[in-house]
Amino acid sequence: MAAPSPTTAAATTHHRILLPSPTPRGALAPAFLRLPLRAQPSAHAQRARLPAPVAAAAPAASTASPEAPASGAVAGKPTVLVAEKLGAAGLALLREFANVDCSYGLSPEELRAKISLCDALIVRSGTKVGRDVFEASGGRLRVVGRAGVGIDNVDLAAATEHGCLVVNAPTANTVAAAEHGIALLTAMARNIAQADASLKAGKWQRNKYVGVSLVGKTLAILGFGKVGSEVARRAKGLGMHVIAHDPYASADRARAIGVELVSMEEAMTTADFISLHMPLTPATDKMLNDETFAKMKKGVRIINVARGGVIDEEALVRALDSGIVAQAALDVFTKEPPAADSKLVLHENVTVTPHLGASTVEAQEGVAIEIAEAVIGALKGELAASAVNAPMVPAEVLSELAPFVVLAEKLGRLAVQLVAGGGGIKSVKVTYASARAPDDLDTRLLRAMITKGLIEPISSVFVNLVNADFTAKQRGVRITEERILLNGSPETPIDYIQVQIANVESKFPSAISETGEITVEGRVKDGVPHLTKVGAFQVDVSLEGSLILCRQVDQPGMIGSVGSVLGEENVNVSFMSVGRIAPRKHAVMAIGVDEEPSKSTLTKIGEIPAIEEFVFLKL
Ligand SMILES: NC(=O)c1ccc[n+]([C@@H]2O[C@H](COP(=O)([O-])OP(=O)(O)OC[C@H]3O[C@@H](n4cnc5c(N)ncnc54)[C@H](O)[C@@H]3O)[C@@H](O)[C@H]2O)c1
Ligand SMILES: O=C(O)[C@H](O)COP(=O)(O)O
Repeated sequence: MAAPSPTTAAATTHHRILLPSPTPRGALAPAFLRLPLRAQPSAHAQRARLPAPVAAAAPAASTASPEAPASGAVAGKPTVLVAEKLGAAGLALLREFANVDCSYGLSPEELRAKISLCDALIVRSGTKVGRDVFEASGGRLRVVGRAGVGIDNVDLAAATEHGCLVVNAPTANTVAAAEHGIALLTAMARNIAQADASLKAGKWQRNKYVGVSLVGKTLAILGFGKVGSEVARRAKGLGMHVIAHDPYASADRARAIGVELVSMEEAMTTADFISLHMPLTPATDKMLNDETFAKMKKGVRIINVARGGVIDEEALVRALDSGIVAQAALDVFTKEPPAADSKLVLHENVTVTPHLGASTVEAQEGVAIEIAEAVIGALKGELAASAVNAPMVPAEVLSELAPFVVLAEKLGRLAVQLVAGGGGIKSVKVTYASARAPDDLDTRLLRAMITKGLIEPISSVFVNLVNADFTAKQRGVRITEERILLNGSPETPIDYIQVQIANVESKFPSAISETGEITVEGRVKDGVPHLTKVGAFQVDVSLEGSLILCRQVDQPGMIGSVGSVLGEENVNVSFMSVGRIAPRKHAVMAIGVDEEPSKSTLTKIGEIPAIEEFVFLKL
């Protein structure tokens, strides 16, 4: 364990410069792909310059495969294997450019056998594209296209290791998913599925299937993103009172469609219906559980078209059996397909569909076109806006900026995980302190990395250099940049980076600085990114593994107390630092851990008497 080493601010004299706002997406993408980053490069600029990333991010167009598998294959064209049903318009686009092999329902063995003959593979959620597939491709597979949003079925790490670009189709099925949510909501309220099955079984049970009305009822939407906001619009048309809980969504955008953003507590306790639209992340995993069901109004009804894992399914069965939850309507399951004897699926108060949210003719045509264009672009060597695992820039040009790029993303990840409440993120300020001249440090890559860190942990969107500014704008987040010019040697590109989120509450109130923003600041030390400030507290902890932040009364024995709780559970402390306002007053302890502590360990830390608040953050 390292000794505490509070950091002092390195700035000597300096002045501040506001950097111009990011270029809108339409202008940025093509220009960026063609141009170097600076108009007037200097020696330092040369080192930090990013060439057009396309060629390195995605491979150039393929040469013909002599053994292309599709019958009638044309020499000189790449081969695309379409492994799940794809809309005709997308197939037509693909056929103009490539040999297309539509082989649906392949077994894993058949897929492995074919893949070494293919330059690209297109799937939906039904095909597992694991490490075995990339290994079996023998290096030929260069693009995987996911015809939809979620890439849970694609091993991204293996894809990246094998130099294979993964692209998705993030927008074309949004409306279909929202419509399916509304279909489940109305079908559940009026017992459509159960009544249909009863009548087909020869029964006429009018009293048994009396439903509930929707008008005037409160619908709480959890996750006010693309799908959630479309559900909200539609539910308002049904006369429902719509509220939403999303700690990161913009309250103004919600208000614009007549939706109030509320706390999780308020959503849980006031809703008659709860509809789930958040991504599955470590923070949303089993977000509905025994504890949250216990807070709900008796007789609440739940709709899930997001991901099965956001509900603890066993807890939901208990809540249905006890009557807390009157009904549930589910399109998605922790394991798909669910077991044939699943208590949840067979429950008489549960309506189920087999992950049909995106399955409309129109959505599948849209998705097919979106993914065909992305795959063709990637095969041509262009960087698609929907690239999921594209490197921001090739490794060789990152030599100098590399640790700052990592620092930027990690500061974004930390800052967003500190946000709480229902107000949403509107304004993020990034400050770069550097001794380099303003034209000698291009911050676009750093800004994109901060955006990636801010957005990826909380959404189903993947951020790359092409879509970063657009994605922030689309979510109503304004990112402003400021430079502090330091006196000193311009050898180091950046002295520190500070990320501030304004007008939000924090899960860890000590992260709010004197001026009212969530503030995290970091530096690169010996090539390793470090967190050096949280709120008003100076700390020094290397940004590796995960992090626990505790605020405590500054007194002897605190490091030992927390260290022993972690030690009891075999959680290895990699780094520890304490920053304090003044001796024996308040202090913030930043603890780097290699393993994720269990909930009970975190509870024990919170129960240490002098600990006033704490938070666990994934880096
Ligand atoms: N059933 C289907 O066929 C189908 C189709 C499309 C999308 N989906 C799923 O729907 C979900 C939403 O998709 P989207 O495109 O709207 O994504 P999105 O990224 O646009 O929106 C997700 C929203 O969830 C919010 N969020 C994150 N963490 C949260 C938390 N802890 N509490 C509350 N809100 C939180 C984010 O801020 C964001 O606004 C995803 O899980 C996606 O995989 C399912
Ligand atoms: O992630 C998605 O896009 C949806 O869950 C739909 O998946 P699907 O394409 O397999 O229907």
